Amino acid sequence: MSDKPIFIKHANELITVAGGSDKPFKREEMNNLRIVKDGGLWIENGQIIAVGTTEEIQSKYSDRLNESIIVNATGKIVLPGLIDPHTHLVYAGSRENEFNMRLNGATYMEIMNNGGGIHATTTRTRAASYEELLSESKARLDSFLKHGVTTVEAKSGYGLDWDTEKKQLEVAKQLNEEHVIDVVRTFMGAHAVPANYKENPDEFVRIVIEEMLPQVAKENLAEFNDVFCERGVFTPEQSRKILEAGKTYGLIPKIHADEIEPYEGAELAAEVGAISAEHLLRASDNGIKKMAEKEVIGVLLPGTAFFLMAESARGRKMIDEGVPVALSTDCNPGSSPTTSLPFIMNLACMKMGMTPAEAITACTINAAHAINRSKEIGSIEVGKKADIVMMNVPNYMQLQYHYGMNHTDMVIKNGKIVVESGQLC
Ligand SMILES: N=CN[C@@H](CCC(=O)O)C(=O)O
Ligand SMILES: [Zn+2]
Repeated sequence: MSDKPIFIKHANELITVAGGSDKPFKREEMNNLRIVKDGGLWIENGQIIAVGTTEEIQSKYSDRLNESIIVNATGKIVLPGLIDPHTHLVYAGSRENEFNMRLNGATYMEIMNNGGGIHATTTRTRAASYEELLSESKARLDSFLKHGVTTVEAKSGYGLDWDTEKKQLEVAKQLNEEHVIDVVRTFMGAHAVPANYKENPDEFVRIVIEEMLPQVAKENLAEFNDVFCERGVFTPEQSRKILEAGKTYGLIPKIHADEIEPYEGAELAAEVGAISAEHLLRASDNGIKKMAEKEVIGVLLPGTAFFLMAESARGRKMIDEGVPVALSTDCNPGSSPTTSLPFIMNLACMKMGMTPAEAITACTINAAHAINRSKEIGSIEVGKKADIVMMNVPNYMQLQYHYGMNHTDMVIKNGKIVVESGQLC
């Protein structure tokens, strides 16, 4: 039996972000949220069926109002379900000890080079059972959902050996099947050089290329292939090889670029035709220009800069230069242990000079483009999946103005109410 239709009425602002399904929004387009005042929405069979003013929808479906669930959005805003296009969702343990070390002056790379950082989480993730990983990651997804997030990208990369990389991707697959949030998978075997290959990193690169990537493709474990291109991790040359090899198996390139130092990662993203380049704190002017030319999406992670007490990426400049920008939590245990995408939007405004409207575009339609889902999600348009969030603020600017708060009131996923009054149903 199909679910009851849902009629959302009287949304103070129905923020559709419509019109960007073919290409991500850039420059001024990112400021245009295509808002319907006193908005109405008809949802049925998991899909958005009609969008307009309350009056329009009410008269169109007047003979069916009795059979529908009516949601009164008076005084609230309604927007597309938020999309997080960059997370390290599946991992074991936490690293508050490193947080303490950094507050005492140690740097992220020093900790990593001394066997902590990604290596510490790798040890914990290798040791965790499949069930433990599943349950820790599920709790994080529940928290994402309570913050209005309906789709999440999830990377492997805390295995650095085949069995654990596979375990992480299989956990992500099972979560996609069982949890209401959609989980999109990225292989990131090249997240760090494991300790036993420290003297011979090229051999590890060979293993990623010749042994892991073919297996990822054969077992259909991921859609994207990511690499941490950073001085002391993988060089641009090694990263290029890994991303090009992934392409031959149909894996779409993504890249962790220019996070700690300028390293021509943004330039490499443009060269290999990556769908997105992430972090970009230290991306060069030339790299930004090349990304704009090739329409590589800049996935910016201001929570990471905040937590590492580093200068944020130049989000304002990137948008002004024509880079389509998306935002993400980077949820991971070392550099950004949060699931609050709304807080990331606050930071984008306060630390990168983005406007509240640009921040919403960056967490909806542009984020959908960054994970190749723009035809299905990311905007409120007829025919798209009914992934919808209602926030308890009267206008979209208050989402960023009342910073650090969770305004999520209701979440509808695939046409079903899954969060009500801020609580999971
Ligand atoms: N910078 C590389 N990878 C992750 C952090 C991983 C970790 O510290 O555990 C990131 O995107 O921030
Ligand atoms: Zn990351």
